[in-house]
Amino acid sequence: MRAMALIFQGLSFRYGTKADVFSDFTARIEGSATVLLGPNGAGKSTLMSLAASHLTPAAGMVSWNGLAASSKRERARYRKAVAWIPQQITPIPGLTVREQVAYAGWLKGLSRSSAWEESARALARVQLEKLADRKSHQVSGGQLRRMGIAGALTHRSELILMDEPTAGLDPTQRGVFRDLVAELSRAVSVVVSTHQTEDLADLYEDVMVLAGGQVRFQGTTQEFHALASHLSSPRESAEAAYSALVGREV
Ligand SMILES: Nc1ncnc2c1ncn2[C@@H]1O[C@H](COP(=O)(O)OP(=O)(O)OP(=O)(O)O)[C@@H](O)[C@H]1O
Repeated sequence: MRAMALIFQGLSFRYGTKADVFSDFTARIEGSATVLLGPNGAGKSTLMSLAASHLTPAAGMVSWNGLAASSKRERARYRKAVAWIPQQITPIPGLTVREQVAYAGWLKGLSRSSAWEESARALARVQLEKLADRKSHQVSGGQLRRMGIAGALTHRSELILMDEPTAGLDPTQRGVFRDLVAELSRAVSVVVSTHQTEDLADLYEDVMVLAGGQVRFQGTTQEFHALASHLSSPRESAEAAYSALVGREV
Protein backbone atom coordinates (compact mmCIF):
# COMPACT_ATOMS: atom_id res chain seq x y z
CA MET A 1 0.00 0.00 0.00
CA ARG A 2 1.25 3.50 -0.79
CA ALA A 3 2.19 5.35 2.38
CA MET A 4 0.32 8.51 1.59
CA ALA A 5 -2.05 10.22 3.92
CA LEU A 6 -4.52 13.06 3.82
CA ILE A 7 -4.40 14.60 7.27
CA PHE A 8 -6.82 17.05 8.86
CA GLN A 9 -5.30 18.52 12.01
CA GLY A 10 -7.34 20.60 14.47
CA LEU A 11 -9.47 22.02 11.70
CA SER A 12 -12.11 24.64 12.37
CA PHE A 13 -14.38 26.03 9.71
CA ARG A 14 -17.70 27.82 9.37
CA TYR A 15 -19.52 29.65 6.63
CA GLY A 16 -19.74 33.36 7.45
CA THR A 17 -21.38 33.84 10.80
CA LYS A 18 -23.17 30.45 10.86
CA ALA A 19 -22.36 27.74 13.39
CA ASP A 20 -19.11 25.81 13.05
CA VAL A 21 -19.25 23.01 10.50
CA PHE A 22 -15.96 21.71 11.93
CA SER A 23 -14.45 22.54 15.25
CA ASP A 24 -11.03 21.12 16.14
CA PHE A 25 -11.54 18.31 13.65
CA THR A 26 -8.74 15.78 13.32
CA ALA A 27 -8.74 12.80 10.98
CA ARG A 28 -6.43 10.84 8.76
CA ILE A 29 -7.34 9.16 5.48
CA GLU A 30 -4.93 6.62 4.01
CA GLY A 31 -5.24 3.82 1.55
CA SER A 32 -6.16 3.85 -2.07
CA ALA A 33 -9.95 3.96 -2.03
CA THR A 34 -12.01 5.55 0.72
CA VAL A 35 -15.69 6.32 0.74
CA LEU A 36 -17.00 9.19 2.82
CA LEU A 37 -20.57 8.58 3.96
CA GLY A 38 -22.90 10.84 5.86
CA PRO A 39 -26.36 12.40 5.86
CA ASN A 40 -27.21 15.74 4.26
CA GLY A 41 -25.42 18.53 6.04
CA ALA A 42 -22.84 16.21 7.64
CA GLY A 43 -20.01 18.28 6.22
CA LYS A 44 -18.84 15.98 3.42
CA SER A 45 -18.71 18.65 0.72
CA THR A 46 -17.12 21.12 3.08
CA LEU A 47 -14.44 18.60 4.04
CA MET A 48 -13.78 17.86 0.37
CA SER A 49 -13.51 21.57 -0.42
CA LEU A 50 -11.12 22.07 2.50
CA ALA A 51 -9.05 19.12 1.31
CA ALA A 52 -9.02 20.61 -2.18
CA SER A 53 -7.81 23.90 -0.62
CA HIS A 54 -10.78 25.53 -2.28
CA LEU A 55 -11.92 26.62 1.18
CA THR A 56 -9.50 27.82 3.85
CA PRO A 57 -9.92 26.72 7.48
CA ALA A 58 -10.13 29.33 10.24
CA ALA A 59 -7.74 27.20 12.27
CA GLY A 60 -5.82 23.98 11.82
CA MET A 61 -4.33 22.50 8.72
CA VAL A 62 -4.74 20.00 5.92
CA SER A 63 -1.81 18.11 4.47
CA TRP A 64 -1.27 15.51 1.81
CA ASN A 65 1.81 13.34 1.94
CA GLY A 66 3.57 15.96 4.06
CA LEU A 67 2.60 18.94 1.87
CA ALA A 68 0.58 21.58 3.69
CA ALA A 69 -2.29 23.15 1.74
CA SER A 70 -1.93 26.37 3.73
CA SER A 71 1.80 26.80 3.18
CA LYS A 72 2.53 29.45 0.54
CA ARG A 73 5.63 27.56 -0.49
CA GLU A 74 3.88 24.19 -0.79
CA ARG A 75 0.45 25.22 -2.02
CA ALA A 76 1.15 24.92 -5.75
CA ARG A 77 2.62 21.42 -5.29
CA TYR A 78 -0.27 20.48 -3.02
CA ARG A 79 -2.83 21.60 -5.59
CA LYS A 80 -1.07 19.74 -8.35
CA ALA A 81 -1.03 16.55 -6.27
CA VAL A 82 -4.64 16.83 -5.12
CA ALA A 83 -7.48 17.00 -7.62
CA TRP A 84 -11.07 17.77 -6.78
CA ILE A 85 -14.18 16.92 -8.75
CA PRO A 86 -16.91 19.09 -7.21
CA GLN A 87 -20.58 18.15 -7.20
CA GLN A 88 -21.29 20.57 -10.00
CA ILE A 89 -18.97 20.63 -12.97
CA THR A 90 -19.65 23.75 -14.95
CA PRO A 91 -19.10 23.65 -18.69
CA ILE A 92 -17.10 26.64 -19.85
CA PRO A 93 -19.06 28.33 -22.65
CA GLY A 94 -17.43 27.96 -26.03
CA LEU A 95 -14.85 25.34 -25.01
CA THR A 96 -14.83 21.82 -26.37
CA VAL A 97 -14.52 18.87 -24.02
CA ARG A 98 -10.84 18.50 -24.89
CA GLU A 99 -10.15 22.21 -24.46
CA GLN A 100 -11.78 22.23 -21.05
CA VAL A 101 -9.74 19.20 -19.95
CA ALA A 102 -6.54 20.84 -21.20
CA TYR A 103 -7.53 24.04 -19.42
CA ALA A 104 -7.81 22.12 -16.13
CA GLY A 105 -4.24 20.89 -16.63
CA TRP A 106 -3.01 24.36 -17.51
CA LEU A 107 -4.60 25.77 -14.33
CA LYS A 108 -2.57 23.22 -12.37
CA GLY A 109 0.65 24.51 -13.88
CA LEU A 110 1.19 22.46 -17.05
CA SER A 111 2.43 24.29 -20.14
CA ARG A 112 -0.16 24.81 -22.87
CA SER A 113 1.39 22.17 -25.08
CA SER A 114 1.74 19.51 -22.44
CA ALA A 115 -1.78 20.24 -21.15
CA TRP A 116 -3.02 19.70 -24.71
CA GLU A 117 -1.10 16.45 -25.11
CA GLU A 118 -2.15 15.15 -21.71
CA SER A 119 -5.79 15.95 -22.42
CA ALA A 120 -5.94 13.32 -25.18
CA ARG A 121 -4.46 10.65 -22.91
CA ALA A 122 -6.82 11.62 -20.08
CA LEU A 123 -9.92 11.57 -22.30
CA ALA A 124 -9.01 8.09 -23.51
CA ARG A 125 -8.77 6.87 -19.91
CA VAL A 126 -12.30 8.01 -19.16
CA GLN A 127 -13.56 6.79 -22.54
CA LEU A 128 -14.57 10.19 -23.77
CA GLU A 129 -12.23 10.48 -26.74
CA LYS A 130 -15.16 10.34 -29.17
CA LEU A 131 -16.65 13.45 -27.57
CA ALA A 132 -13.37 15.40 -27.47
CA ASP A 133 -14.51 17.94 -30.06
CA ARG A 134 -18.03 18.38 -28.75
CA LYS A 135 -18.79 21.60 -26.86
CA SER A 136 -18.68 20.84 -23.17
CA HIS A 137 -22.14 22.29 -22.59
CA GLN A 138 -23.54 19.68 -24.98
CA VAL A 139 -22.63 16.57 -23.01
CA SER A 140 -24.62 14.71 -20.36
CA GLY A 141 -24.19 15.00 -16.60
CA GLY A 142 -22.34 11.69 -16.39
CA GLN A 143 -20.08 12.65 -19.26
CA LEU A 144 -19.38 16.01 -17.61
CA ARG A 145 -18.23 14.23 -14.49
CA ARG A 146 -15.96 11.98 -16.49
CA MET A 147 -14.64 15.12 -18.16
CA GLY A 148 -13.88 16.48 -14.68
CA ILE A 149 -11.98 13.30 -13.87
CA ALA A 150 -10.04 13.63 -17.13
CA GLY A 151 -9.05 17.14 -16.03
CA ALA A 152 -7.67 15.65 -12.82
CA LEU A 153 -5.74 13.05 -14.80
CA THR A 154 -3.94 15.62 -16.97
CA HIS A 155 -1.75 16.75 -14.11
CA ARG A 156 -1.16 13.24 -12.81
CA SER A 157 -2.57 13.96 -9.40
CA GLU A 158 -1.86 11.56 -6.56
CA LEU A 159 -5.20 12.01 -4.82
CA ILE A 160 -8.57 12.51 -6.48
CA LEU A 161 -11.44 13.81 -4.35
CA MET A 162 -14.88 13.22 -5.83
CA ASP A 163 -17.92 14.80 -4.29
CA GLU A 164 -21.14 12.83 -4.91
CA PRO A 165 -19.95 11.71 -8.33
CA THR A 166 -22.82 9.31 -8.97
CA ALA A 167 -25.71 11.55 -7.94
CA GLY A 168 -28.27 11.71 -10.72
CA LEU A 169 -26.53 9.18 -12.95
CA ASP A 170 -28.45 6.40 -14.65
CA PRO A 171 -27.42 2.80 -13.94
CA THR A 172 -25.29 2.54 -17.09
CA GLN A 173 -23.33 5.69 -16.29
CA ARG A 174 -22.97 4.51 -12.70
CA GLY A 175 -21.46 1.29 -14.02
CA VAL A 176 -19.00 3.22 -16.17
CA PHE A 177 -18.10 5.36 -13.20
CA ARG A 178 -17.58 2.37 -10.91
CA ASP A 179 -15.21 0.75 -13.38
CA LEU A 180 -13.34 4.00 -13.58
CA VAL A 181 -12.97 4.31 -9.80
CA ALA A 182 -11.76 0.72 -9.59
CA GLU A 183 -9.19 1.42 -12.29
CA LEU A 184 -8.10 4.78 -10.88
CA SER A 185 -7.59 3.44 -7.39
CA ARG A 186 -4.94 1.05 -8.68
CA ALA A 187 -2.78 4.04 -9.60
CA VAL A 188 -3.87 6.97 -7.40
CA SER A 189 -5.72 7.44 -4.13
CA VAL A 190 -9.39 8.27 -4.36
CA VAL A 191 -11.78 9.65 -1.78
CA VAL A 192 -15.42 9.61 -2.84
CA SER A 193 -18.34 11.10 -0.95
CA THR A 194 -21.73 9.54 -1.46
CA HIS A 195 -25.11 8.78 0.04
CA GLN A 196 -25.24 5.43 -1.65
CA THR A 197 -24.31 2.47 0.51
CA GLU A 198 -24.71 -0.06 -2.29
CA ASP A 199 -21.66 -1.77 -3.77
CA LEU A 200 -19.29 -0.38 -1.16
CA ALA A 201 -17.49 -3.65 -0.68
CA ASP A 202 -16.57 -3.97 -4.34
CA LEU A 203 -15.18 -0.50 -4.73
CA TYR A 204 -13.74 0.85 -1.51
CA GLU A 205 -11.19 -0.44 0.97
CA ASP A 206 -12.06 2.02 3.70
CA VAL A 207 -15.12 3.79 5.01
CA MET A 208 -15.41 7.02 6.95
CA VAL A 209 -18.80 8.08 8.26
CA LEU A 210 -19.26 11.74 9.03
CA ALA A 211 -22.21 13.30 10.86
CA GLY A 212 -22.52 16.73 12.39
CA GLY A 213 -18.93 17.58 11.51
CA GLN A 214 -17.57 14.55 13.38
CA VAL A 215 -16.22 11.16 12.46
CA ARG A 216 -18.77 8.55 13.59
CA PHE A 217 -16.89 5.61 12.16
CA GLN A 218 -13.64 4.93 10.40
CA GLY A 219 -12.35 1.53 9.36
CA THR A 220 -12.12 -0.97 6.59
CA THR A 221 -15.15 -1.75 4.48
CA GLN A 222 -15.18 -5.20 6.10
CA GLU A 223 -15.28 -3.68 9.57
CA PHE A 224 -18.08 -1.42 8.45
CA HIS A 225 -20.14 -4.36 7.20
CA ALA A 226 -19.37 -6.26 10.39
CA LEU A 227 -21.33 -3.65 12.35
CA ALA A 228 -24.41 -5.36 10.94
CA SER A 229 -23.03 -8.82 10.32
CA HIS A 230 -26.32 -10.55 11.17
CA LEU A 231 -27.63 -9.41 7.81
CA SER A 232 -26.66 -11.55 4.91
CA SER A 233 -26.24 -9.37 1.86
CA PRO A 234 -23.49 -6.73 1.77
CA ARG A 235 -25.99 -4.18 0.62
CA GLU A 236 -28.33 -4.78 3.56
CA SER A 237 -25.50 -4.78 6.07
CA ALA A 238 -24.03 -1.56 4.67
CA GLU A 239 -27.40 0.15 4.93
CA ALA A 240 -27.97 -1.19 8.44
CA ALA A 241 -24.49 -0.23 9.62
CA TYR A 242 -24.97 3.23 8.21
CA SER A 243 -28.36 3.68 9.89
CA ALA A 244 -26.98 2.42 13.18
CA LEU A 245 -24.28 5.08 13.03
CA VAL A 246 -26.25 8.09 11.86
CA GLY A 247 -29.82 7.06 12.59
CA ARG A 248 -32.40 8.12 10.10
CA GLU A 249 -30.87 11.52 9.46
CA VAL A 250 -30.73 10.83 5.72
N1 LIG B 1 -22.12 27.88 1.00
C1 LIG B 1 -22.62 27.68 2.20
N2 LIG B 1 -23.03 28.72 2.96
C2 LIG B 1 -23.53 28.54 4.19
N3 LIG B 1 -23.68 27.32 4.79
C3 LIG B 1 -23.31 26.25 4.08
C4 LIG B 1 -22.78 26.37 2.76
N4 LIG B 1 -22.49 25.11 2.31
C5 LIG B 1 -22.84 24.27 3.30
N5 LIG B 1 -23.32 24.94 4.36
C6 LIG B 1 -23.75 24.34 5.65
O1 LIG B 1 -22.64 23.63 6.18
C7 LIG B 1 -23.05 22.38 6.73
C8 LIG B 1 -22.30 21.25 6.03
O2 LIG B 1 -22.72 21.19 4.67
P1 LIG B 1 -22.06 20.25 3.58
O3 LIG B 1 -22.59 20.69 2.25
O4 LIG B 1 -20.60 20.22 3.76
O5 LIG B 1 -22.66 18.83 3.97
P2 LIG B 1 -22.77 17.50 3.08
O6 LIG B 1 -22.46 16.38 4.00
O7 LIG B 1 -21.94 17.63 1.87
O8 LIG B 1 -24.30 17.47 2.70
P3 LIG B 1 -24.99 16.95 1.34
O9 LIG B 1 -24.96 15.47 1.43
O10 LIG B 1 -26.37 17.51 1.46
O11 LIG B 1 -24.23 17.50 0.19
C9 LIG B 1 -24.56 22.33 6.58
O12 LIG B 1 -25.13 22.76 7.78
C10 LIG B 1 -24.84 23.32 5.46
O13 LIG B 1 -26.11 23.89 5.61
